[in-house]
Amino acid sequence: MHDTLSFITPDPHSAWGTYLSQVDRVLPYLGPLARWGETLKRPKRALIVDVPIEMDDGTVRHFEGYRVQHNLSRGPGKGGVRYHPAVTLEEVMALSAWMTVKNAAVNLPYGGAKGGIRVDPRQLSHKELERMTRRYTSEIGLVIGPQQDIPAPDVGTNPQVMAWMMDTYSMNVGGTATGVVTGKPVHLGGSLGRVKATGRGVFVTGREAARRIHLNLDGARVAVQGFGNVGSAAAEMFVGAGAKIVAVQDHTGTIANPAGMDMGALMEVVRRDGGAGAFTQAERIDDEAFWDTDCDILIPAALEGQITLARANRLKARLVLEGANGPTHPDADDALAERGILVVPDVICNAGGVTVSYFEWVQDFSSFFWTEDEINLRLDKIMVDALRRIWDTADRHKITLRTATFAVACERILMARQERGLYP
Ligand SMILES: NC(=O)C1=CN([C@@H]2O[C@H](COP(=O)(O)OP(=O)(O)OC[C@H]3O[C@@H](n4cnc5c(N)ncnc54)[C@H](O)[C@@H]3O)[C@@H](O)[C@H]2O)C=CC1
Ligand SMILES: O=C(O)CCC(=O)C(=O)O
Repeated sequence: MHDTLSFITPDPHSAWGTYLSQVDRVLPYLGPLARWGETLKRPKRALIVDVPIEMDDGTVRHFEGYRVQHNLSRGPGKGGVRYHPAVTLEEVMALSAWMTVKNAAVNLPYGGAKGGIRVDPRQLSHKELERMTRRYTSEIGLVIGPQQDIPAPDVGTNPQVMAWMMDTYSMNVGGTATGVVTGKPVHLGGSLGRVKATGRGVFVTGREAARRIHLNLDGARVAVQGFGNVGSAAAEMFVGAGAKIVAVQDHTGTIANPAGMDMGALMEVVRRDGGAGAFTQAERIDDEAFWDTDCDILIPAALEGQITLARANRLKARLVLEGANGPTHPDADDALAERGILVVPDVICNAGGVTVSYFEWVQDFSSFFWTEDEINLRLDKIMVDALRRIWDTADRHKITLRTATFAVACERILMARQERGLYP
C-alpha cells in the first residue's frame, strides 16, 4: 500500500515511524471512516528548499529547508518552524502530521503543517539569522499565506524570527499581511499570552490529569526536560500551584535539587547563559540519571524520541505531560500504560500554543485585540473541554489518552475529507 513515499523507510522509533504506529492504533476505532485512513499516512504536499545566504565573512553557505503540509481538509495549514541541526524532511513530515491531529483535537479550523531548516541557529550571527529567515520565507512563499498555511515558532525560533517572516512575506505581496504567521511580537499583531501559551496548556491539562489520579500539586515533585519556551513556562506555572522543580535537563546539562529550585534565580541563569546547566543552587548530575529522578510529574519538553523503552521502565513519575512533540517511542508508550503511568499526549498536552496562535490569527483579521485575561480564560476553557471529551472517549473504549485523542481528532479530519469528496 505504501507505493509512494518510497524515499522514506521509517524505523519504528523515528518520528514518522512513531506517528504511523499511532495512526495504526486508532484505525479500529474509526468505523467506516477508516476507509479514508490512508489519507493520514501521507503528507499532502512537501516542499524542499535550498536557502543560500552570504555569511558575515563573505563566504556563501547553503542550508536545507522544508515546509510540509500534511493535511488541509479542515482549513489552512498551521504549525511551527524549527531551526535545529537535526531537522530532516522525515522529522518535519511527522511534526506536520501531529499538527493535523492536534489542531483537530482542539477543534481549530486548521489543517496541519510544519517547517524547518537544518541549522544550528546559535552558530549564526543576528544578521545571518535574519538573512537565512528572509530567504527561507521567500522560498516557502510558494505555499504559505494567511489563508493557505500559517507558520509559527517552534524549537530554535522566536517572535523576532516571526517578525522577519511577516515582513518578508509582506514585502513580497506588497502589503502588510500580519496574518501570515503567528507568535509575532505583540506590537506587530502578536497576541498577548502566546509566549507562555504552550506551557500554560501543559499546566492546565496536567492539573486536570493530576486531579483525576488524586495527585496533589501542592508539594508535587516535577522533573522537566527542555527548559526553553515550553518547559520553563510550564515549570513556572507548576511552581505557582505549589509544586517544586526537582530536576531540569537541557542542552547545557542536567541539574537536580530534591528540595526544589528557586524559579526566579534559575530563570535568571537561563537568560544569562542560554541554559540551566550552570545553575549553582542545584547539583550537576549525569544526563542519563535524569530518567531516574524521584518525581511525581515528568515533563519532556525538548525533542522527539526521548522516552525510550529502557527509560520508560525506569521512570518514577506517576504522570507524564508531553510538552514536546513525539517524545515517547511506541513501545515505551505501551510500557508506561502497563506500569500505570498516565501520559497526557503531546497532541492535546501542548495544544495551548497553537490555540493562542489561532486567537492571534483571528485578532489580526478583525484588527481587534483581546486582553491577556480574556485569552487565558478562553484558552483554559478550550483545553479543559477538549481534554474532557478525550477522557470520555478513552473511558468508553478503554484506550489510552493518546489513542483517544487520535480517535476524536481523526474522526473530525476524515469526516471533513469524506464530506469534501474526491474531485474526479
Ligand atoms: N514553542 C511552542 O509554542 C511549541 C513547542 N512545542 C514543542 O515543545 C518542544 C520544545 O519547544 P520550545 O520550548 O519551543 O523550544 P526552545 O527552542 O524554546 O527550547 C528547546 C529546549 O530543549 C532543550 N534541548 C535541546 N536539545 C536537547 C537535548 N538533546 N537534551 C535535552 N534538552 C535539549 C534546549 O536546551 C531548550 O531548553 C518541542 O518538541 C516543540 O516542538 C509544542 C507545541 C508548541
Ligand atoms: O502555534 C502554532 O501555530 C504551532 C505551534 C507548533 O508548532 C506546535 O504546536 O507544535
